[in-house]
Amino acid sequence: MAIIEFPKEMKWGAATAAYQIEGAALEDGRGLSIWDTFSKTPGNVLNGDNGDVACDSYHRYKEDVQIMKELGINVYRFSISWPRIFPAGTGEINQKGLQYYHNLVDELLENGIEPMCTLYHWDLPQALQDQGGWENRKTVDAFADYAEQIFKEFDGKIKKWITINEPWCVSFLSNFIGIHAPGFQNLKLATDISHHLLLAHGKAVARFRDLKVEGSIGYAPNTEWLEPFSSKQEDIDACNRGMGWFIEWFFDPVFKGQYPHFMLEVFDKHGAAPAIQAGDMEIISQKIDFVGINYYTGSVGRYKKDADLFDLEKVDIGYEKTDFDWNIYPEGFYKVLLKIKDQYGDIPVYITENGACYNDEVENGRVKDQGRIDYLKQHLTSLKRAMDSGVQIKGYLAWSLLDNFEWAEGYHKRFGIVHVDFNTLKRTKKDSYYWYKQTVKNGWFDMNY
Ligand SMILES: N=NNCCOCCOc1ccc(-c2cn(C[C@@H]3NC[C@@H](O)[C@H]3O)nn2)cc1
Repeated sequence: MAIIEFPKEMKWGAATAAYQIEGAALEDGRGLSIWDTFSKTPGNVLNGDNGDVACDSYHRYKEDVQIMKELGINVYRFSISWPRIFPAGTGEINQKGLQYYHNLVDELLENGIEPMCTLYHWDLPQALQDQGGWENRKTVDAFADYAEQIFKEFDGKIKKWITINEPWCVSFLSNFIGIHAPGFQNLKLATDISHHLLLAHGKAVARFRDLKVEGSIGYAPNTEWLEPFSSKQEDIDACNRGMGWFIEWFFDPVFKGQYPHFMLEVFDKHGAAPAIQAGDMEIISQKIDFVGINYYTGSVGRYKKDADLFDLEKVDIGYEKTDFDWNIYPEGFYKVLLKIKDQYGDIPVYITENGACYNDEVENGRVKDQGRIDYLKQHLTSLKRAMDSGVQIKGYLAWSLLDNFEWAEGYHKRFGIVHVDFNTLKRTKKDSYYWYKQTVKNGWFDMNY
């Protein structure tokens, strides 16, 4: 027996995001987002997939809530589509958009499931992108106004709020690496956007406090672990720079009120230090109630001059990989959580995303996704190790409830514990759904079963 047991008060949930599951992209007054534009630009998304229909959760949310209820989870993380509320990004409000989210939240509450709402999960209104998007500081204020509208509308119904999901993906993956929307490749643009995202986060938190909204608020940075290939200082330093890109760059401003000097040095060397105005860091660093941590994978890295921005080369040392070709590295999850506790203190933590891509299909009405079960076992064990080390874990939300639109990979990469047939939209609970259901019910699992 190898029992891994969790505290009774721990929250168990699942996570999704608007553009990835809703569909109804042109329905009920929704405005276009940058992902509507990006996905319909040939070559950007595998197989030319887009979010026009997705999982059709806009129409099937009641079915999805019943799937959650049977799963036994007590929290569900979803995101609100900004262009469904403000089709032009600002100005006129789309009442049908608000009504959809009231319907969803009411359905969740009626079924004993707590809503956790992400305000920004990458679907910027295209109208704002046309005015410069996140590079334009006016978008920061537009986000604060959007957030205020949602706070006022749902105060008392929604009590767990996340401002920005994975600001690293929104800034660097989307504006420097360029594989996500809007698809630019400019480091200075990306660092300015990373600053504006943190500013937007801070302004939304300020509105939340001013309005005295009931509940708690945080943000959800994505993390990865980089293990030095050797004990050579150059390997250690290279990995610290690589991790600093995800962790210190997005945590230090919020928790310490300044950017990490070792990262500023790197960006400055490339003429890409962000434009910071007086007062910005005070806005960014006001207190938050929790941090959402997204973790998927880690790698081994070593120093190699000019290998990338950080003179860092990732080394394949033969770890098992998921169908996304990401290392399965649960030790990194444990180490990331300890690093965050050690560097930023005892902030309450929700694991707002953790999961694996396995593309198992339905055979005779069943999806045998043992790889995903093994991944969840290993990473939940790392979570328990972190908890036993003093990390204040408040909840764990699996990514994802449903197979969905995995951005540039389209529908080809499946992260769900529920299979979706994207031709018929039929939902099929995978073996991992039943395993997770039992784990949520028991509050423990046996590594050997
Ligand atoms: N590390 N250096 N990379 C340099 C080269 O990167 C090339 C590719 O990079 C990445 C990095 C990260 C991701 C990613 C995807 N998800 C899953 C989503 N999370 C939010 C939710 O919507 C999920 O769908 N999380 N992260 C993709 C690609």
